[in-house]
Formats: sequence, structure tokens, C-alpha cells
Amino acid sequence: MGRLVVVSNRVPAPRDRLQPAGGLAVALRSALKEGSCLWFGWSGQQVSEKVGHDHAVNVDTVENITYATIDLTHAEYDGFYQKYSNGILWPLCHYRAGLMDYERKDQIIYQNVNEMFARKLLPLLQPGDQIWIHDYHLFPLGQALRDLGVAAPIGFFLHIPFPPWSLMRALPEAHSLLRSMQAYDVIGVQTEDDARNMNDGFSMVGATAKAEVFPIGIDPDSFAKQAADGLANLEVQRLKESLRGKPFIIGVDRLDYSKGLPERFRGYEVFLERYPEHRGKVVYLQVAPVSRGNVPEYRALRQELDAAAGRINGTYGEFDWTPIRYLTHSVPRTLLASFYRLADVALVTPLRDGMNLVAKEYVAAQDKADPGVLILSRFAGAAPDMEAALMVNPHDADEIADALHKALTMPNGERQARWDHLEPDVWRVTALTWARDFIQALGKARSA
Ligand SMILES: O=P(O)(O)OC[C@H]1O[C@H](O[C@H]2O[C@H](CO)[C@@H](O)[C@H](O)[C@H]2O)[C@H](O)[C@@H](O)[C@@H]1O
Ligand SMILES: O=c1ccn([C@@H]2O[C@H](COP(=O)(O)OP(=O)(O)O)[C@@H](O)[C@H]2O)c(=O)[nH]1
Repeated sequence: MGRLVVVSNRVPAPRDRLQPAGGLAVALRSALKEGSCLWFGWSGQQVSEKVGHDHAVNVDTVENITYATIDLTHAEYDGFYQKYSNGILWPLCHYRAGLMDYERKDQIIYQNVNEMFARKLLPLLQPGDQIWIHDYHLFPLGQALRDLGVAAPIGFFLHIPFPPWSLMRALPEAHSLLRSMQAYDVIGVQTEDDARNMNDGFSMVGATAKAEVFPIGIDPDSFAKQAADGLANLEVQRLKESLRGKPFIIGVDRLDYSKGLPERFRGYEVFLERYPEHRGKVVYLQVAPVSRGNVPEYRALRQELDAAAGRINGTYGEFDWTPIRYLTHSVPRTLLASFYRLADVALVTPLRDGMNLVAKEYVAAQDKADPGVLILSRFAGAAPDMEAALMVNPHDADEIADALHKALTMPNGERQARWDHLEPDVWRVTALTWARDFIQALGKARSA
């Protein structure tokens, strides 16, 4: 059995290699527990462009995984990561074509970085390797590898949504991008909607590629254990004491406009307006670590949320009660597991999301004798398999407010019945089954 070579823009930093944060890195780390594996990508570091700079590859092995990373120059980081990947492809794929900040020069940097990744990966490849490329930063990497003569099986998985052709065609490179994907032997996406949209795109540009659905999951057994074992932890005890027996609502999202945070704050505000009996009686903790903080839309979002939290806390706060506890730094995932277990309600209300692992983590963390309630957006990739959650339209503040009231007053019998429906899927589709199914499909595609 040959090696698995994983390529993604984001590779966990050395200090996070045993406990990474961020959906893609978390899922991959859980999935790559077995077998020999090379994980290649960006180090997360930027360097100044010096004459003769040629992206040295830094290699480090932790347990069964060899990490090979390269730094990006400031100009590459700006054009490839901030502008084209996160300022153009990200909003477009999240159905927000209006937020695209398109300039052709960024597409050229994006293409050049993909070709540089291919050149740097090439000498690391060995006979028998299977290559698995991840996410929108690297759409053209498969074609760039083929152009260098790589004949190994190559698969591609898209972690974020894929939009309908009517939106995708707004991208000037839509045709060439979709046609370049013919280089892949297997293409995976999160949901049926994404597969339909991408396959429509392929047929519009005359490409013979085909997208299939491989939904991602978590490692529920270890997450559930962590949630229960961590209750004795000092920080978890501090949180518990601070609740003073009040019902506890939690939200955990990167500070990203796709996560629907202003809309969620508005929903909570309407909840306080329309259900005054909960004022002073609940605790809402929103963990929203700053993400992609140099992209203008993300900076604007931070200001908008800071203002909304200030307004709500100013309006409804009391000398002994803060309506929203709002953090813009990250919380370690080990700690979050027990925070979820303490939470009576989780608010997961993205406007659009590839999957959303937080929804699955929240379910895995619950005490089945007294589970909390998941309030979930219909537009999360996790939604089709989690219909026993309280489903909401994240644009409708009144619906969020009603769902909060319903969750906080729901009898234990109904909470258990809903959790009993949610649990099987969280345990059936895991990070391991996701990786195993994709890799099997890749093996078959080449031998077929
Ligand atoms: O690498 P960053 O720019 O800091 O962003 C973090 C990751 O965000 C996205 O995560 C997605 O993947 C999750 C796992 O499949 C999925 O649950 C979630 O819905 C997606 O948004 C992005 O796709 C990753 O490439 C980033 O590393
Ligand atoms: O402060 C934080 C915020 C998030 N996460 C983790 O980051 C991942 C986020 O994945 P998700 O699929 O929900 O969204 P993404 O950020 O990848 O879009 C989940 O495992 C969270 O538990 C974390 O460890 N600490």
C-alpha cells in the first residue's frame, strides 16, 4: 500500500499538530491516524521576496505524518490567499458574488502559486503515491501536476459549497477553472446540492469531469470522551460557576460573513425584545475568533459585530448581567468540547456553509440523559442529515428568536427524542469514513 499525499493550503502549525483548530485541519488530522502520509502545503508564514528566493521546503515528522511546508512571499500571500482565494472564490462559492473583489492580476498570482506548489511537490513524490488535494485555493493544482508529467491518481475535495452556474459564470475564469478539473480522477463535494451545481457547471463548459458526494464528519468517540472527561478541568469549572445555574447558549464560529453572525445577534436581540422573561436569566457565549483579518470584508464584519454586541449589551445589560459574552480570540478545541456539553443550546446559523463541524461536535458532546438543543441553519452542509435539530432560516430574526425560546423551554423528553435522531448520523459519517470512502473511490477510479 503506497503513501497518501495530502495537499492543502492550510497545514497545522507545529504547535497545533496534535490538536489543530479549523474545520479542514481538524477533520484531516482525525482521518489520517493510520498509514503513512505526507501532508504538503503552506506553513502559515510569510517571507520577504529576496532575489533567488525559491520556497525552501521544510520537513518535519510527527507520529505517522510527515509535514512538508513552504512559506509564501508577502505578494503571494496577498494575491493568492487574501485576494483570489478569500476575496473572490470564497464569496462566490458562498453565493455572495456581489462581494467579489475581482482583479485579473490576482488570478495570475493564484495560478502561479498553484504551479509553484506543483513544482515543489514533484520531487517529494514516490512511486505508488495517491494524491489528495483539498479546497478552493488549489482548484488548478491537479492540472499543474499533470502538466509536469505526474501520472499518479489525483483526487480533489471541495470543503465549501459550490454555487449554481448562474452565479459561477460571473467568474471570468469559470470555463478554464472547471475544465482544468478534468485532471482529477475523483472529485468530492459535501452535499447533493454542491454536486448538482458542479456537474451542471461541467456540462456548461463541456468538461467530462464528475463530482460525487463525500460528506465530512468528526471523530465522535474521542470528542464525546473529551467533552465528558474535561468537565473537571479548571477553566470548565470557572465557566460553570460563572453561569450560576442559568441556561447557557453557545455559538462557535470563525469571524466570517458566511457564518451569519450579525443576523444571529439580531435574532438574539429580537428574542430579548419579544421574550422579556428570559432577560437576565440566560447566558449567551459567542466565540468568534478573528479570521482572515486583512481582507476588507472581514474587517468590516468585525466592526459591525463589535457595534452590535455593544448595542445589545448596552440596551439590555444590567449591573449584574451581560447579555452577550463575545470573544474574538479562539478557544482550544479540547476546552470547547466540555463547553458544548455544558451548553443547553447551540446556535449554528450560517448563511451558507460547506459542512459546519461545530454542529456535529455539539451533538457528540451531549449527555444523552439530558441533552442540549441544536438550532441549525437550513443552509449549512450539515443540515440534510440533521433535520431533528430546530431548523431555522438564518435571515429571519423572528424565527431565531422563536427557536431560542422553544429550545430553552423544551422538556427533556423532546430533547432526548431529537438527540436520538441526530446521534446515528454523527457516528455513521465520521472523519475516518469520509477519508476511507474517498481514498477507496480514488483507488477504484484508477484501476477501472
Ligand atoms: O484556513 P483559513 O483561511 O484560516 O480558514 C479555515 C478553513 O475554513 C474553511 O473550512 C471549511 O471546511 C470545513 C471542513 O470540511 C467545513 O466544515 C466548513 O464548512 C468549511 O468552511 C475552508 O474550507 C478551509 O480551507 C480553511 O482552512
Ligand atoms: O475558537 C475556536 C473556534 C473553532 N474551533 C474549531 O474549528 C472548527 C471549525 O470548523 P467548521 O467546520 O465548523 O467551520 P470552518 O471554520 O472550518 O469554516 C471546529 O472543529 C471547531 O471546534 C476551535 O477549535 N476553536
